[in-house]
Amino acid sequence: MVSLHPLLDNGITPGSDSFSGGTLKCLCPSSPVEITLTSNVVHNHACGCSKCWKPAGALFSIVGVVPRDNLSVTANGDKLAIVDESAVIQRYACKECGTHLYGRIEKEHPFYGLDFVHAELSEDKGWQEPQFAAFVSSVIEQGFDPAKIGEVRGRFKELGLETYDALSPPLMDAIAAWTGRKNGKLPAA
Ligand SMILES: N[C@@H](CCC(=O)N[C@@H](CSCO)C(=O)NCC(=O)O)C(=O)O
Ligand SMILES: [Zn+2]
Ligand SMILES: [Zn+2]
Repeated sequence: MVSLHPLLDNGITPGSDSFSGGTLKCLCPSSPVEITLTSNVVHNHACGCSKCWKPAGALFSIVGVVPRDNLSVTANGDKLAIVDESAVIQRYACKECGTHLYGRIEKEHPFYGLDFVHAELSEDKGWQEPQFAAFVSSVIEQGFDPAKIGEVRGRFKELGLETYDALSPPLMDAIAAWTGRKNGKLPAA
């Protein structure tokens, strides 16, 4: 059976509606970078794109968002550096172990105000479970055999997750509505 990500391979554990955040740490054995979130993640999803951090051996990342005001760096922030300054999402990674702690958008963008995080870096329990799989075809760009992409989509389906080659339709609609308002084709919100 095709392996997607450790948190998916053995079945999905549901999150808790009453969960309100916790701490995430990088994978350094000593002096890890720590961030603290004061809310659960939302829009948590598996992402096959080449830019999102994946644990060793995983085909997909699992990434969700929190309001940027709900995120603070609480230990060893001096070890963080931006992976790619030219990307829309400025991903802050640990310079020693390479783990991405958070991704932040600084330019005008429909998702401005949301930070991207990997809740699996937390030992706390209750984080929202993945809701869908995004950018599935992007794994092919990274060397995954295109003849086996049907197995990947089938495995997500077995797990109850829809697969998309961009974000989910509600998120794509939100992006399009933001763009329509910006270019004047839709009335201002
Ligand atoms: N085929 C490309 C896709 C990269 C991509 O567009 N990634 C999305 C999703 S990241 C989380 O869902 C994105 O919004 N990227 C913006 C950014 O990374 O700055 C690939 O695989 O690289
Ligand atoms: Zn580290
Ligand atoms: Zn991604």
